[in-house]
Amino acid sequence: MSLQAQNVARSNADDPGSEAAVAFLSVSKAFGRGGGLVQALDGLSLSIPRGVVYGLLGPNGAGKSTLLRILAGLLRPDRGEVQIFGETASPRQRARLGMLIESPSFYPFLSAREHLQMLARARGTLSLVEPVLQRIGLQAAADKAVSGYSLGMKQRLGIGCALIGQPEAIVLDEPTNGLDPDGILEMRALIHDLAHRDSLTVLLSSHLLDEVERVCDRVAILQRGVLIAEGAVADLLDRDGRFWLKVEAPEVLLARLGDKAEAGDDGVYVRIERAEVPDLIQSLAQAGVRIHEAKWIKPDLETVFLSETREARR
Ligand SMILES: Nc1ncnc2c1ncn2[C@@H]1O[C@H](COP(=O)(O)OP(=O)(O)OP(=O)(O)O)[C@@H](O)[C@H]1O
Repeated sequence: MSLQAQNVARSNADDPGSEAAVAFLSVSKAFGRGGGLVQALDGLSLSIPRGVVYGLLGPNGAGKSTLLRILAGLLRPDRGEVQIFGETASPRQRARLGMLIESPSFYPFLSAREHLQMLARARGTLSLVEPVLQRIGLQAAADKAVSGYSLGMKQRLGIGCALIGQPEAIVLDEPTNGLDPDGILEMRALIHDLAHRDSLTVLLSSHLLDEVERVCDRVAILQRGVLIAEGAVADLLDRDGRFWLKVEAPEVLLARLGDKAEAGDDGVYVRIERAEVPDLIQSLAQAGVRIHEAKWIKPDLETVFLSETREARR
């Protein structure tokens, strides 16, 4: 049976409903003692719905890896609870997730096929070895020793090892970290296939904003252990848009709009909701402001990220 057929059969067998794949409920974790205490996670609550590619974003030290390590059972939270498919995280529930949290280690002289066969024998899933090799794009190198693999090939083999366990969701910590441009493209294609061909939920952390914008449906932005923004990528991008105008007398516009407006080299940028644009244009026209050009500027995720993290630091 193909990977997709197996996943569809399983997701039909248990009622997915609106149950989250993973939920963090008021999770806190501090490191160190006394004066050196670092609050890595501070009462963080987050729900990752089934069937999406979900990105965890945040500057260095925001708490992303700590969160994933808690999910994997490598760390214990000080407070709070983690649920996997609606139940408190336990070894049995964690077995439903395929996790690539730390760099995978392999036997250097064994091939990808041998690694997968070894795992599949233990789990009784030998029929999955060939479809998994195909999914991770390692058929051509399947019989070569892993010692000759690039970092990207090893990362993909790590995902392959997780797939042998027939997970319902895949959790990846910085999956494109250290990869060359080809490796990044291959990883991006693999994540797309895991979500859209194999119907798996994918939870990944990254600091590469354009990467997350390309591959994720939803994102959470963390800073200093708290959630500062969450939502569908498309909604976040819409929310943080700006309106740009080229007018004859920018100073009139700037005085009229106060700190909502900011002068740029080539015009005036106005921070308003998209729905407010027609009223703004009408009021400017009524006030005799002559508009030469105007357009809505959709931000990229980097702009959203910078504005949200700056806002949260205030
Ligand atoms: N084992 C540890 N001992 C002490 N402090 C730790 C430990 N692990 C994490 N921290 C601290 O907790 C905070 C959150 O770290 P974490 O690695 O979760 O952040 P991150 O968002 O994954 O950042 P990065 O992208 O740099 O990995 C940081 O201040 C970090 O120094």
